[in-house]
Formats: sequence, C-alpha cells, structure tokens
Amino acid sequence: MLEIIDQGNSKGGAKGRIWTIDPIDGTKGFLRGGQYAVCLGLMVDGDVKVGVLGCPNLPVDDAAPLTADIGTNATDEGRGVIFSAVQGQGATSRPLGTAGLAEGKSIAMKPITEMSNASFCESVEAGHSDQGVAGQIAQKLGITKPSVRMDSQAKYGSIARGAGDIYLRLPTSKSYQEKIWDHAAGDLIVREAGGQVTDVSGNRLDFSVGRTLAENKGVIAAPAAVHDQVIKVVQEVLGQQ
Ligand SMILES: Nc1ncnc2c1ncn2[C@@H]1O[C@H](COP(=O)(O)O)[C@@H](O)[C@H]1OP(=O)(O)O
Ligand SMILES: [Mg+2]
Repeated sequence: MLEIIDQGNSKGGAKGRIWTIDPIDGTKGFLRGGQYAVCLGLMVDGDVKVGVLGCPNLPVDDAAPLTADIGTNATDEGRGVIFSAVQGQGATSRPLGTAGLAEGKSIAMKPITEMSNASFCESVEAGHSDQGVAGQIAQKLGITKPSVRMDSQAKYGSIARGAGDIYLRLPTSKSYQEKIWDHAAGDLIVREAGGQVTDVSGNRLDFSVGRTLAENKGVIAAPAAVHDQVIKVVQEVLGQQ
C-alpha cells in the first residue's frame, strides 16, 4: 500500500498524462461536518481534460440556496453530488446517494444581471483567502450580501451549478503556491459551465509548470460575462494594499 502511495510522486509539468487526486480536500470542513470534496483531474500536456468533484455534504438539488450551513439538514437521499466535466463537452451534476450514482444533468453558471444581487463564495479559513480584501472588493462592486464561506472545491461546484455567483481566493501570503490538485477539477468544471477562472491578475491558471500553480496568485472564478469587471476591481483594491 505504501509503495502504491509513493507512486504519487509525479513532478507534474507540460508533458504527458497526469492524474491529480485530492482524497479529502477541505480537511477542516470534513472534521467540522461541513463541506469537503474528493477531487480528481486528468491533465494532458498541462491542460485539464477531465475534472470530477465528489461533494458528499452538498445537497443533490442544484437550486438549493447557498448558505454556509448548506446540506446540514438534508436527508441521506437529499445529500451528495458529483460534479464532472470533460473538456469541450460541458459540465454535469449527478446525485451521489445511498442508492448509488444517478443520471447526470447539465449545469450552468447563473448569469449576474445586477452585481448588487450577487454574493461571493470564499474559504472558511481566513488563512487561505484574505476575507478583509474580499470585503473591500464587494463594497466597490456594490455587493452587500455577506460572503458564503465554505471549505474545499465544493465552492467551484456550487458556482458552476448556479447556486453561488463568484468564487474569490485572495492570497494571504506572498510565498504560498496553490497546488494543482486543489484546483484542476474545479477550474474545468466552472469553465465548462460558462465561467471564467483566472488568478488575481486575470491570467488563466497554468497547470503545466509542476505540482503547484507557480505562475499564478489567487483565484477568481466568475460568470464569463462579468469576469473582466470583477478582475478590474480586484486589481484596484490589491493595488491599494
Ligand atoms: N496559505 C494558504 N493559502 C491558500 N490555500 C491554502 C493555504 N494553506 C493551505 N491551503 C490549502 O487550502 C485548501 C483548502 O482550501 P479551502 O480554504 O478552500 O477549503 C487545502 O487543500 C489546503 O492545502 P493543504 O491541505 O496542503 O494544507
Ligand atoms: Mg486540498
């Protein structure tokens, strides 16, 4: 068993087929009984081709309102969802119930017509994303609703299915490099659902440079139509830091 685990020592990079797996993303959420995700990504030559997120504590219902305690009151039948995407083929969600896997259905991000009606989705852990800076960005965009805080890549799935709006991950340190297994699946699922995913500078996440996203800082995921507008304000606020 240990030998098999030790085979997960790929350096990543721009060549070949590389699987990324995060068996429990959002360990703190898992321990809290909140959100966590089992994450799988297939990269070919540094490009994400397949992404899968198993979210046992998210509701099956794509339209369930996104709250910090989402899923806690759901029954076993009403809880558990798998998001998946194949490059160029869209994104789907399917119930992950006690009866096994059910048929998938297509998911899409929710269009934002009025920024004032939108809300952010961000980490519970203040050490993973700067919540103060997120507050300033919200204010400049005219967003008044509080951010929904949840652990793990369940955030990507939640905005991809249109339950949430915009996912912000704002660096808290200059040195931290995001890991490819923490973002590969979510990046593809959101993009295939009609979103755009970049770093805080507006550059696409670059999965071809190794085990980390060494060329990127932070993550901004939003519906494609408003992504530029969000990046502009992110840049203004970060520029004032
Ligand atoms: N300083 C940091 N900034 C951003 N993400 C971090 C930081 N430290 C750890 N993480 C990662 O954040 C992920 C959880 O994110 P979220 O807050 O969205 O639930 C974990 O995979 C965790 O990696 P690790 O498990 O290696 O500590
Ligand atoms: Mg992780």
